[in-house]
Amino acid sequence: MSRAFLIVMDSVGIGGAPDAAQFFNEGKPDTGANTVGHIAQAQPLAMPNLDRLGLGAAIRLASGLDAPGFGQTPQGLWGAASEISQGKDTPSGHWEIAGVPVPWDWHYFPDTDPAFPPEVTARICEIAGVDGILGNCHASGTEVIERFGEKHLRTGQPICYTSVDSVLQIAAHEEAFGLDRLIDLCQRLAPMLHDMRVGRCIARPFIGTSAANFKRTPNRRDFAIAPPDDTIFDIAEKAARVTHAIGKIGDIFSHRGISHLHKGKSDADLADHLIRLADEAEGGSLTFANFVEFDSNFGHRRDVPGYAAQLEWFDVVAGQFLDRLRPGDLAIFTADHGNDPTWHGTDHTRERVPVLGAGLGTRAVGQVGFVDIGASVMAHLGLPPPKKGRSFL
Ligand SMILES: O=P(O)(O)O[C@H]1O[C@H](CO)[C@@H](O)[C@H]1O
Ligand SMILES: [Mn+2]
Ligand SMILES: [Mn+2]
Repeated sequence: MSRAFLIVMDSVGIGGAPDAAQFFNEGKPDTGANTVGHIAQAQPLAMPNLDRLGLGAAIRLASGLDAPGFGQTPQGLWGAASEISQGKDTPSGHWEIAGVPVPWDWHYFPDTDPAFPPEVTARICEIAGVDGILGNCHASGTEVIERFGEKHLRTGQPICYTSVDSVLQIAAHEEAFGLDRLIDLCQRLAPMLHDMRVGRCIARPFIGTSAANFKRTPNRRDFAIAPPDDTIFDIAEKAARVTHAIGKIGDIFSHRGISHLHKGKSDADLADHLIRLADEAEGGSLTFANFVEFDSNFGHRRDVPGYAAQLEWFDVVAGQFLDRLRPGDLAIFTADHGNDPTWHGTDHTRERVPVLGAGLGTRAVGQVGFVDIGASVMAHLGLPPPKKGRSFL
């Protein structure tokens, strides 16, 4: 039986989103942002395996840009996808790829001082047993621990911050505050936030002794609102198919419809899972992976050389993975939003994303929607489609 592999390269956008003008970084529209295109213009970038499937052609289709170092004649299924959900965040992108565009407007915390309403702050204090919180602002996660980490160690108050995404993040010291205590705090706070239509409550543990050496650990946990309708995971589960979630996919889908979870401390661990599953995944199964480091380590940090190196590393992984596929398998590489490291600000950028498929020969699918990806994966597995989206197979 055919297998399907859906691989999200978190934030690997290719520019050209038709509604980029409605999304912002530092108050300026995302019009013109192009994650892969701008990295390729800024420095040499070699991604021969994904370019062979059609990455260069997809960049040109999405944004009109001829990215330096790209442009092989496509040998895979290739196209560019646009998102309709009104958020450029991870859950919006993944849910829509999985067939469920977000039907509501997310609640965003304002960029004010304080950012959180008193009832949210009071609930955090009540759960954690503290008399106040630190931060209470929009911030980048590495900078906020540098700014408030020492005071956190002195007072025991958690560092709470948000961004242009619909999130409330809590940073706390893994040992001094306690990892289990931080995770328990986020888990118990999450229902109140979900009722407000805040997408996620995220635990951001860190270690270190002073501002000079605070460092986040891989023990991040996301408590996300559940998808409002059946995703491709729910459909596969109802048909008694095996599903594998690699990386933070489990958290993003609130662990619904997932038979096996494969987590790791880094994307290198996740790559090992993906390659192993290419050898071992059951006939008829769905494997859905998220590689987060493009976004968390390099996109938000506006680190162009770091992002480029991660892309080149991933391209090698993609090659090793593709070599292991069997006849009848479909693998699709895509992304959930952009995060152009050459752009101003530190937030995601609204972009089109690549749709690069292996296993079905050469096929240009053109401009499609995020939702069409889920419908296509279901069609390939011989399963009913989600309510939204049309298969491009
Ligand atoms: O700066 P850090 O903490 O990495 O935050 C980023 O991570 C959040 C969740 O992915 C995003 O909303 C963005 O703000
Ligand atoms: Mn993301
Ligand atoms: Mn992000």
